[in-house]
Amino acid sequence: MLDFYWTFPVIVSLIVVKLCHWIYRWKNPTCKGKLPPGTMGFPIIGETFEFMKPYDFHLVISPFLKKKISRYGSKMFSTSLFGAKVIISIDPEVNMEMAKANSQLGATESLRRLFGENSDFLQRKDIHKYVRNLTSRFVGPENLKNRLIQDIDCLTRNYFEIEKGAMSTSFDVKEAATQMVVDLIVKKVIGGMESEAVKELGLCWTAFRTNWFNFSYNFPGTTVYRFVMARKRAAKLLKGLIQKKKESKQGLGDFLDILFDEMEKDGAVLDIDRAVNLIFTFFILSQETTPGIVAATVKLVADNPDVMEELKREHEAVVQNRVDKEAGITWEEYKSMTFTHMVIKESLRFTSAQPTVHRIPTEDVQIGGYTVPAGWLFFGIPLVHFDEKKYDDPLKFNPWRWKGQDLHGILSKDYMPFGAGSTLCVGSEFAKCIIAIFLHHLSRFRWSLDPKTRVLRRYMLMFPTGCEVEITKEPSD
Ligand code: HEM
Repeated sequence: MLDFYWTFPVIVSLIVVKLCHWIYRWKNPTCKGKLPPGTMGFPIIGETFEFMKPYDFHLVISPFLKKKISRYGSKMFSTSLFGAKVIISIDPEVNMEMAKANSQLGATESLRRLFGENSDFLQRKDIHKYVRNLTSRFVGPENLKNRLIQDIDCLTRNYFEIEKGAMSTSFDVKEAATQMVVDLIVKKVIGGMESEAVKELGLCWTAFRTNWFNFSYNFPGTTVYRFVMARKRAAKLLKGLIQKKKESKQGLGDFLDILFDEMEKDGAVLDIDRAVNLIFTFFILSQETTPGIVAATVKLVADNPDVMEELKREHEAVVQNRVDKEAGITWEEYKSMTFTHMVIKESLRFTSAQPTVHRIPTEDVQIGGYTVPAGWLFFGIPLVHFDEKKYDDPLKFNPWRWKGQDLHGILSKDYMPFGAGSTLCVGSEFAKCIIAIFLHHLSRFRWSLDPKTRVLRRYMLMFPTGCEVEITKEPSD
């Protein structure tokens, strides 16, 4: 009995000491060099809630960043987000150097679960490079020009069909763009599928529609648990479909053709599980980025009638110059849409206020006068997009600022919407093509955006009241 009275308080004291030590270590992380200034917030939660708090589209700099910049007067600071130790940088030189010097895409634990627990894409350099090449063959300019552009055009047109006898129609831009991207990828990646399978896969994807960035705890009730379950369901379904198609050799999509060719090569690194992982990654990366940018671009255009007018002029001229007025958009037409490309370039500048460079260095990196320790997550935010030394009146959405400049370049020290280095977005041209074609069809109508539409910035762009567009036939149509 006496023993218990002695051992119990000793055990409790030891636990308390251990806990205090752990909290102290959490709040005061050390490294061999010099960490950027910062605070780690509460244990585990860190400063996630503050970082993820939505804020108005036109504020541009999040209140979290603003507070940090003014407190530390530094372009780099340390924090803790999603249970990980993080260094945030708004220094364009540091961001570019980190992107170039470190090849591995850094992802939070929750995202890694989303991509698959042992995703080779994130973990193995050789597979990453190989997958990049395959993906570029599918969404790169060559395939876009020869095949995808017609599919994007056909799918987009469907949304602009006005029923016979009606004068107008309306739809939610982000929802429509999401559905378009899903349809396009399902069609092009997996080929024709039975409608039941499409429906079920669609249900799995909807589980990913929000909150990518999250804590990594995987138990029932958490978002990550929902992700992982939906991912497993979708992977099983995809695997079954691919196997069936491989046996029947019928109705393969462009991308599956490429994948099967690769699988049949001697010493192929690609097997069916990796192929499924790859298709999945593809879906995820294209789905949350592009529709949000399409919708935000429409909002920016709606708020700027001079831009709307100029777009209308450009796209009416494109149609006027077509021999067959009902024909689809050609690659040459797409390339000739100078003002549209200025709008897209400006929209990508204006919408990118979140990290676009994500890295986890495997060794300590000395950069910008500080150390980014190995294993820490590095987030590079292109705040330079709003630097008045680089951009005149940077808070103004002004496509004309790009007049006479390289409209197709997607990367410079001062412009990084698609990241940089060896993980530069492979889907950039594909995404731009989707936005351009959407603007083309929209600009041919009289249209208005629901005035209630609000855009919030978080990690992804949010549209809490939707973004319903109403399009009306011109009286002469
Ligand atoms: C406007 C839309 C898009 C934006 C703003 C965007 C942005 C980005 C950014 C910033 C990165 C780099 C991340 C980093 O280095 O830390 C990236 C990578 C990537 N993106 Fe996109 N993206 C878009 C559309 C797409 C689409 C449509 C696809 C697929 C078809 C895609 C596929 C990828 C892939 C596969 C990577 C990883 C590349 C690698 O690790 O090598 N993206 N994207």
